[in-house]
Amino acid sequence: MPSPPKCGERPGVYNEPTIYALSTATGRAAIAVIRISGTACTNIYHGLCPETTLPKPRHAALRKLYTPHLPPSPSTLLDSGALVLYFPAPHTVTGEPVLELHVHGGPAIVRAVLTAIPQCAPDGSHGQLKASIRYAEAGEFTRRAFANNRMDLPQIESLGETLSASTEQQRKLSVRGTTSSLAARYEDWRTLLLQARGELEALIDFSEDQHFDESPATLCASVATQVHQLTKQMEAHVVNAVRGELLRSGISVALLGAPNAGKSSLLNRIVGREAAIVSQEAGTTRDVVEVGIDLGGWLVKIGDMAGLRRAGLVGSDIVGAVEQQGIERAKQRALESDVLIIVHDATTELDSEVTETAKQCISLGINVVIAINKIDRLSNLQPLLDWKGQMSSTLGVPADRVFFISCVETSVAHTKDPGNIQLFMEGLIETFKSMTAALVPDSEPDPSIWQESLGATERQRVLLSECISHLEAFLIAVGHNIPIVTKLESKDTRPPDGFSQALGDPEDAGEVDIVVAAESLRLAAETLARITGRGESGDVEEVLGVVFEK
Ligand SMILES: Nc1nc2c(ncn2[C@@H]2O[C@H](COP(=O)(O)OP(=O)(O)OP(=O)(O)O)[C@@H](O)[C@H]2O)c(=O)[nH]1
Repeated sequence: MPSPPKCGERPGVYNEPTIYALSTATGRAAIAVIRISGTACTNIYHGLCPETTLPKPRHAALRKLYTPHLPPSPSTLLDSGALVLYFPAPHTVTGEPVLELHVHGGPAIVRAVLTAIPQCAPDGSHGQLKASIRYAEAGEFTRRAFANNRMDLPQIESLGETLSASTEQQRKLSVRGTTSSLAARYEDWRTLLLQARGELEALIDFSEDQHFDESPATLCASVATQVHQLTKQMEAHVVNAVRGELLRSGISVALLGAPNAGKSSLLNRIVGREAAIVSQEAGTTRDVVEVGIDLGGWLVKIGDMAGLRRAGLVGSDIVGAVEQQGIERAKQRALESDVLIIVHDATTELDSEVTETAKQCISLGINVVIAINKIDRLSNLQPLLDWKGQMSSTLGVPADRVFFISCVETSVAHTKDPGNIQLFMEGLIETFKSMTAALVPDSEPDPSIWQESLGATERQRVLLSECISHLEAFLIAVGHNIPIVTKLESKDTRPPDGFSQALGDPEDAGEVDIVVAAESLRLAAETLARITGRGESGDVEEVLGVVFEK
């Protein structure tokens, strides 16, 4: 993207065409907002509102809009009452002069005003071309805001998310990212790395003929301490980006249990409709049935799956090839989920197939919630208490994640929460909450600022991980053999091993390779620059392309 001169600094030189677009949705409405950005804003104003003065900056003024006077045609009225706002550069959304027309929202009026705008182009007497006013391309206002330093890349990514947010949690997440604080933090980190690199470079260039207050070993140790601290903060960002991604793309929940345990019944109770077939026949659900739902503000994708049982003879039933395939898919879906709901029939023993799969899921860091179902069939509720202990000893699931429910509404309909389904849902939502809460590094005095790191996108997460690798290379180069950070899989929201571990004693430092160390810092700083879009890589066009495509 060509970088135009800063608006306001060299008035009249900036020759980008003035752009305009309908900023509200098309179709009939009470009001339609047309936004115009560029140096021809004032020409457009005087063309549409002849013989009136430009409104006071940032103040709305009521105006009649006319077709521009193009002799011999007479000027005609376009809209009898429009609100007009003028924003002078550079403190505007695009960094350029901006004009906003709030016109009556009838499609014919909007069309007429949009047609009149390019006719207001200056006639060339001021050295400008006639064709300098045109309809904006998709996302062009935002592109200009970026080019004029009014928005950074993380803000633009959040803007895309703000516009597509469909649940309350997605909205909160995207709003956090629209402030510039995320980019400001990346920029602070980059500055710190550049300073550290500068110190090392000085050591490389001048250490032989100059006297330094600090010995090379002491200097490296102090930089290593800072870098180590920074690495911990970046790791927290990476974890939080993964957590934020759960809010953005939805939490994947899998219903796991033996055949007939009541998985489809529970799914139907959660979503409040007959999304899955419920039958007395074991093995009714053969394939994965996926249902998307907004649960308490969280976007959730719930998968109802085939019940697990061993191949071969089970009672008088034979597990056929189709059911076996369904079982394999169910296991796979469980392993790919973010939350596993184990549904168990309270009147039966725990199935070994189910416990084995559950253990595999737990070892991957997948959160587990247990629903002991069909409690309406128990005459004595005493055995229920044993389930909490059994789930804790068999699977290590805490007691507050074990719920006793009934999916048969009629059997307990007289109570306020028939079948404890509400209680179960609240427990589920608590699980979502803890999975998506921001992780705060131990050293952080103000935990609230870490909320914003949830807004870090997948692109930012990947680049941060790359940056951490360079910092690890730096620490190795200066001889600080800290444990290498466990790389987080994108689904794993647990803090990495050694998250709060402090750096070892600088005295323990081994061999120092300052050249490699300085180069690692340079690469780390460059990676951070790519996040904010101020680097020299092609990320900017790529990100803008992805955002504007939407
Ligand atoms: N009494 C009682 N019956 C239930 C309850 N939940 C489910 N059922 C019954 O148990 C049977 C099986 O329920 P489903 O929901 O189809 O069970 P499933 O786990 O999806 O079964 P598969 O698809 O075979 O894996 C049906 O007859 C349900 O009506 C409950 O809480 N109490």
